[in-house]
Amino acid sequence: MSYEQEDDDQYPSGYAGSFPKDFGYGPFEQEGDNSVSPLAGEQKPRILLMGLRRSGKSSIQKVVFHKMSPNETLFLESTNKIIKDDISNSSFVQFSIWDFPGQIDFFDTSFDCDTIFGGCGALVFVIDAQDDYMEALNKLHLTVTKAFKVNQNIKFEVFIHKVDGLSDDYKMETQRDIHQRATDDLTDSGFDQIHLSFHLTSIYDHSIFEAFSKVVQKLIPQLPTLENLLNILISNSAIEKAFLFDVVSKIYIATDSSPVDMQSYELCCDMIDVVIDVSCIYGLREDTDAAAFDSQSSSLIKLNNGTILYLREVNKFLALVCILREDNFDRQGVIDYNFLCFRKAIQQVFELRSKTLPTAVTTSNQNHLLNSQPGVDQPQANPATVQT
Ligand SMILES: Nc1nc2c(ncn2[C@@H]2O[C@H](COP(=O)(O)OP(=O)(O)OP(=O)(O)O)[C@@H](O)[C@H]2O)c(=O)[nH]1
Repeated sequence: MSYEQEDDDQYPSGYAGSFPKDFGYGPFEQEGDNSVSPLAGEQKPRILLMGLRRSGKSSIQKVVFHKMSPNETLFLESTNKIIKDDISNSSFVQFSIWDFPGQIDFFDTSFDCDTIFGGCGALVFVIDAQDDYMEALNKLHLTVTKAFKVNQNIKFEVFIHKVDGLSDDYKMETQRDIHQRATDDLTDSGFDQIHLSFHLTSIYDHSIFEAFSKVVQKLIPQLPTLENLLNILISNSAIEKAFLFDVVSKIYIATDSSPVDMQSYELCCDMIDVVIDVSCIYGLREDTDAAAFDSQSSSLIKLNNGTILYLREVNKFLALVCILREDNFDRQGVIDYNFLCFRKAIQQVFELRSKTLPTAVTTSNQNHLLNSQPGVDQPQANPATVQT
């Protein structure tokens, strides 16, 4: 078994050794552990992509993180070694994805379970829903039990994949059946403490981005702080829904606590595409190599159903995309002010992280958000001191 990094960084096969501290944040960070490991320099949580051959692992990785169009994945060759891909789109979304060949054999002596599962944040197991999934379920069981024995902190995510070919009823039935069988198998063999999360996915729509967003969010220790900030922002600005997007990958690293509906998410993704495309075509000077997304990036789109999409740049990598009713946009000044407070708070989260302080973030800025709810008195004199 060999290891290949997309940027040609090769790891020797079958390296051994325990390295619980091979990334800077995430569920397995262990303070005070100075053990030297083969990956000692690596500071990123690791996401493993596993599943049977041709289940769609490489396609997922290419479509979500390398902008490959879904149709092009038809020509992907079968993976025959572990491909390691560092994703560094945003200061939050930094992790490495290991794409495993479908024919992986856990009993092969060169497969070092301790090394592979020991430093893993999430294990994504891909099941082809258009195929007979019994063999995949056996492999899923073998994989998660092996991984769990090595590392009990791994988040197990099952992608019931290629559901574009299935009717809505059949999709739900397949999910129910796979869920039932997989959890029954685990309970029967005494592993009922293993928790599996299930996602219906396809590379032909936004479901794969949504599912990956949820996988990545579980690896962000600051998530509760980000959600809290978003909740405060939307409730004080009469916003219906807000997503904090990693612009390059279009995965959202946080949203407020109201439920996510797929249509809203798709609308926001489409808005990012429009903004970046227009910016690339009309917004860049030819003599510079400036990025299409920068501190000047913002956009307002009015839909014909009285809804507004509002995008603002948060930092080099992140954008806030909000959905709100047109009537509530009357007080744009207040929304913009609240956004600036929100952005400042996000910067503090980043600063704290870079100083590697504990993640219990000071949320002093939360108290500076103004309230644009109709009927609520707005402070005039000194907005920065107003409690909402
Ligand atoms: N209909 C449909 N086809 C998909 C989807 N995702 C991947 N495929 C197709 O599935 C086939 C196999 O995809 P790969 O990404 O190569 O599968 P893999 O799991 O990496 O395969 P190995 O490298 O052999 O382990 C390709 O022809 C893809 O176009 C999907 O969401 N829907």
